[in-house]
Amino acid sequence: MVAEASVVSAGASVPRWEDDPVLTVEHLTMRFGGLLAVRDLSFSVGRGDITALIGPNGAGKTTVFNCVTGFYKPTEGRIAMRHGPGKQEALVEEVTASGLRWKKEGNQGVFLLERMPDYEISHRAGVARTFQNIRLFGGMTVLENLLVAQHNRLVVASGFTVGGIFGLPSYRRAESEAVDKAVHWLKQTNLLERADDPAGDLPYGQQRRLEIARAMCTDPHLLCLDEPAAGLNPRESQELNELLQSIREQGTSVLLIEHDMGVVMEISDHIIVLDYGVKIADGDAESVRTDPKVIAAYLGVEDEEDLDVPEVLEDVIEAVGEDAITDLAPEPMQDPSATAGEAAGSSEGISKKGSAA
Ligand SMILES: Nc1ncnc2c1ncn2[C@@H]1O[C@H](COP(=O)(O)OP(=O)(O)OP(=O)(O)O)[C@@H](O)[C@H]1O
Repeated sequence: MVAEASVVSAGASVPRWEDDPVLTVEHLTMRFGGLLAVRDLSFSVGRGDITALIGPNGAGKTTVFNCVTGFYKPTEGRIAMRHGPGKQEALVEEVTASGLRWKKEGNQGVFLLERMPDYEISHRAGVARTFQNIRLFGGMTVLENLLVAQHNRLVVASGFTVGGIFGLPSYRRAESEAVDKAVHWLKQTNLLERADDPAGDLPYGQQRRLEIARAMCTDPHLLCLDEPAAGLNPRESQELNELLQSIREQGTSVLLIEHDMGVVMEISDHIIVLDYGVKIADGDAESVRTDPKVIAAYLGVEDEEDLDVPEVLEDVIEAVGEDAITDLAPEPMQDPSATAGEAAGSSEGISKKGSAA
C-alpha cells in the first residue's frame, strides 16, 4: 500500500516528493557526441519513497542512473542529494555558488553529485546502486561479499592496517558490527542459509537479492536499482516487491529502473516516464497508468495509428499525397440522435489522443 502522494502546503497541493526530496535532478542533459541521450530533464525523488524511472528501450534511463551515480559526468544540469528533511534551498544555492562539492550543517547536508567522483557519491552522499548485469564477487562467499561492501569503514577502524594486525578493541568492535549488519541483510533477503556458499553458486534470483543486500550494507540514503526484477520468475518478483517495501519502511529511499510493470505499479509511490531522453509523465501510479502519452510511448503508437487510420490508407497517402485524398474523403458520419455536445466531445477525444502521441 503506497503512501498519500501529496501534502497540502500553504493552501496548495504539492506532491510530497517536491516538498521533501532526497534527490533533485534539474535540467539534466547528456550528450554522446551527436546523440542527445537525455534532454533538459528535471524530477525529484521523495524522501522515503519508492520512485520508478520507466520508459521504452533507449529512452535514457540508464544514462540518468549513470549521471546520478557518477559513472558519467552530465553535459549540463544539477543533481542535488540531500541528507536531512526539507528542500534546503538556501544550502543548495550556497553550495552551488561556492564551487564546493558538498556541505554538511548539523543533521543537514547537500551534495552536488555532478561535481563528485563516483566513490564520493557512494561514500559521502550515501547513494548505492546495483547494475543491470549482476556484479558480485563470484568466488567469495555470500558473507564475504557483504563484508567487502563495508571495507571502507573497517579500514578506518583498523587505523589503516595497524589496528587490524594487532586486533585492537576498536577494530574488533567494528568487525563485529559489520558482521551483525551483514547478518541483518542476509535475513532480510532470505539468504542466511547460503552465507558460507560462494556467491557464484547462487541461483540467479538469489544473486539479485544479494546485490541488494550488499548495497544496503553501505547504509545508503538512496538505493538505485537498475532493473532488479529482470530475469525473475513471478514468485521471485513478489519477494522483491516485499523486500523493497521493507527497505522503504526501514527509511531508505529507492530509485529504480524497471520494465516489469507489475513491480512498478504495485510498489511505486512516484513514477517518472522518459521517452527519447525527455520526460513525458511524472506522477503517482494511477495518473501515469492512464496517461495517453505513456500508453502511446509504450505501444509505439504513431499519430495516424492513434486516429485509427488503416494501414492501407497510409500507403495511399504516401503514394498520392495527403492533399489528393482529402477531397475524396467522405464527410464523417454522425449519429443523428447525438447532441451537439456529444459530437464535440467525441472529436475532442480524438484530437487529445492524437496530440498525445
Ligand atoms: N556510453 C554511451 N555512448 C554512446 N551512446 C550511449 C552511451 N550510453 C547510452 N547511449 C545511448 O543513449 C541512449 C539512451 O540509452 P540508455 O541505455 O540510457 O537507455 P535505457 O532507457 O536505459 O534503455 P534500456 O531500457 O534498453 O536499458 C541510447 O540511444 C544509447 O544507445
